[in-house]
Amino acid sequence: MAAPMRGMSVLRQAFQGLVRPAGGQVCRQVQHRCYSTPGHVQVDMNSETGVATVRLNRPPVNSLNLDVLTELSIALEKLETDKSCKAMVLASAAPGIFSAGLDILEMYQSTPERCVAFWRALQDAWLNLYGSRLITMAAIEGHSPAGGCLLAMSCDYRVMAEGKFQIGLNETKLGIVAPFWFTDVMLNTIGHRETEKALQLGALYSAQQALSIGLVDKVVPLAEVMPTVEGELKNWLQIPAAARVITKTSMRKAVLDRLRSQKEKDAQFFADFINRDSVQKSLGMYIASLQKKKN
Ligand SMILES: CCCCCCCCCC/C=C/CC(=O)SCCNC(=O)CCNC(=O)[C@H](O)C(C)(C)COP(=O)(O)OP(=O)(O)OC[C@H]1O[C@@H](n2cnc3c(N)ncnc32)[C@H](O)[C@@H]1OP(=O)(O)O
Repeated sequence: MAAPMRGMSVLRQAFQGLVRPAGGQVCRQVQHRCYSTPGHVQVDMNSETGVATVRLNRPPVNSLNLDVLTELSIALEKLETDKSCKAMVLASAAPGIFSAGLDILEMYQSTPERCVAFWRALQDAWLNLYGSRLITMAAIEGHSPAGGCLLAMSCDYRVMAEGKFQIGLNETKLGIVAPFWFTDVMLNTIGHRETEKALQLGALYSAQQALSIGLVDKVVPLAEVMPTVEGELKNWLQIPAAARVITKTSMRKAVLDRLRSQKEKDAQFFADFINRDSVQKSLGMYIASLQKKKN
C-alpha cells in the first residue's frame, strides 16, 4: 500500500484504491489514471468524476523553474483537450508549501536567452491556467508567495490551510516589480485599493487576512483543505458547463488578450529588467537572506 498522502485519511485512500504498482509510483485502480508521475508535475485523473488533481512536486519548496513550468503547461494542455475532464485541482506534493514562486536562481546570474525561455514558459503556463475551460480550484496547503500566489489567484476558487502559512505578491521586497499581468489578476481578485497596497508593500498575508480581503475563498484546518475543495467542486459541477465557460471566458478575455498581444515584448522586457545591475544586486541580497535564515 502506498504511504498515506497528506490531508487524506488512510481509510479514504483505501476506499479510492491507492496502490503502489511494480514501478514504485503511486497509481489508483479502476477509475483513476495517472498521466505523469516521473517529473515535477503529477496528474491524477479520476475518470469517474472528471476531476484531475495536479500536484506540483519539486521539493523542498516547489520553486518554479523552466522544467516545472514547461511540464505544468503541457499537463494543462492535455487536460484541456481531454473531453472527460471537467475540473482541475491545483495542489502540492511538498508538505507545508503550495509554491515558493519563481525559482530565483532562474533570474540570478542567468543568460538573457535562458531568461527569455524561462519567461515564455511562465507565460504559457499562466495563459493555459487562467484561460482554462475547466473548473479550476487551488488547494493551498502551505506557503504561497509571488508566483505561487499568481497560480492560486488564476484558479476559479481557493481554499487555504489556516495557521502559519502566507500568501501574496511580495515582489517589491525582492527589489523586483510584479509584471502587469500579475497585477491584472490581482486586480480582478481583490480590487484596486487592496491591490495597490498589497503590491507596493509586497505584502504577505496570513490565511485569515487573505480571507478578509478576498484573496482566498475559504480557510480551513490543513486536513480539511482537500475535502473542502471536493465539496465545493460538487456545487460547481452542477452548473451547466457551456454557460459557466462563456461567463468565465468573457470575464477573463481582456486580461488574457493583453498578454497574448505582447508576449515577445514582455519576455524581452523581463530579460532586460532582470539583468540590470541594481536588480541583480537586490536578488543576490535576497538569496543571501534566505540562506542566512538557516545559519
Ligand atoms: C515596470 C517594470 C516591470 C518589470 C517586469 C519584470 C519583473 C520581474 C518579475 C519577476 C517575478 C517574480 C515572481 C516570483 O515568484 S519571485 C520569487 C519570490 N519567492 C519568494 O520570495 C519566496 C522565498 N522563499 C521563502 O520565503 C521560503 O523559502 C518559504 C517559501 C516561506 C518556505 O520557507 P521554508 O523555511 O520552508 O524553506 P527555506 O526558506 O529554508 O527554503 C528551502 C530552500 O529553498 C530555497 N528557496 C526558497 N524559495 C526559493 C525560490 N523562490 N527560488 C529558489 N530557491 C528557493 C531556499 O533558499 C532554501 O535553499 P537551501 O536549502 O539551498 O538553503
